[in-house]
Amino acid sequence: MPELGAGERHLEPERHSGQEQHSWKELPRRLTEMALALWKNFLQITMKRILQQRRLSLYNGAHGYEEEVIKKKLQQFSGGSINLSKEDNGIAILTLNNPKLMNAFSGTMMVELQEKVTELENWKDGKGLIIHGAGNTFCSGSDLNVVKEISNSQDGMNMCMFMQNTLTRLMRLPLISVALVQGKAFGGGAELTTACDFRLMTPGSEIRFVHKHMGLAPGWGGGARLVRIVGSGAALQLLGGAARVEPERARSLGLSEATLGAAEESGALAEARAWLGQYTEGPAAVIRAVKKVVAAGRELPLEVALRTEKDIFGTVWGGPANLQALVRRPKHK
Ligand SMILES: CC[C@H](C(=O)O)C(=O)SCCNC(=O)CCNC(=O)[C@H](O)C(C)(C)COP(=O)(O)OP(=O)(O)OC[C@H]1O[C@@H](n2cnc3c(N)ncnc32)[C@H](O)[C@@H]1OP(=O)(O)O
Repeated sequence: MPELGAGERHLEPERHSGQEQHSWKELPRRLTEMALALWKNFLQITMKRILQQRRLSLYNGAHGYEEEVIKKKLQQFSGGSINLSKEDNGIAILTLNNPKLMNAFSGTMMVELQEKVTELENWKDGKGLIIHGAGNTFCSGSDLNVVKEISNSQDGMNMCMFMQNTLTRLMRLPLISVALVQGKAFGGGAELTTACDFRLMTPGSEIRFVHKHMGLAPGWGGGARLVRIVGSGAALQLLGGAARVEPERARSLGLSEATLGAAEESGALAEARAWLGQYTEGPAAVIRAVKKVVAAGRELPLEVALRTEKDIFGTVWGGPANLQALVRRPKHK
């Protein structure tokens, strides 16, 4: 006789001891319990998968998105690079490096950005991220030479979905992120700053959504994110007027957190590191949990965000940092 599985054994008939007759009576209740447990398990796995997919990307084939097609196309337009350096303090520095074109995004830089975001998703010790541009300027958006070459609708839609996927994943990283704006953040560069949790600006720098002057509206998700950062009225003014936003106005709109003292690269980076350090000080598991809770609250409907918060809480409750704190019993004066 072949071996029976655990579930099948419950269904074995023809046993006659008193105890077994008792088991038969229990059968409907136990079957209901099993069915309920299976259903709960199925729901949990499905929810987890859906959330995981949502966390990673916005668009897939069902949206007419052709990732491999656009990647192949973008690879044809080279220039510049995206550099990533992960420091021991848990802060990573991502550098947009195409200074000849004011750090405009070539096609290969768009693809490299996606690769660096994947690398950051897999960096389990990370706590913070600073994005800045080489040569004392942030980024002047897409390389207009590339834009011209992909100005047909199919390429445009694919590029838009490619960049939205990448920037959404960047925004959802469990790292507290800062865009360090020196010089100019224009067009897609301005949009990129909105995918970070915070923006810090140096004296003389400006953020400008120049899309209108290019006959465009934002497409990298910067419009939707800008509304959430500054509100719809201010967003409409900045986009509708292609307005120049210098540090003081950015501060008053809530677009920038602080204006740094240094304007040149190494001084500004040092200041940005110190500013971010006040939020990344502490164990990675805790800082990452804090960011995940905020990211869920920012994006998800309240009930889903609350349940997500419960799950994240479960990852730190009774964890090493929590137990050590209970031993130390610090006074929070
Ligand atoms: C959704 C996003 C959107 C899209 O992809 O659909 C975009 O991002 S479209 C691009 C939006 N950005 C622009 O239109 C920026 C245009 N450039 C400028 O306004 C100026 O160059 C500026 C203000 C960024 C810098 O001015 P500055 O006087 O300081 O320097 P130069 O103009 O001499 O610039 C140096 C050099 O860089 C070239 N450059 C600058 N930005 C781009 C760009 N986005 N694409 C290609 N090339 C760019 C500029 O032409 C100069 O090169 P040169 O060979 O000397 O002409």
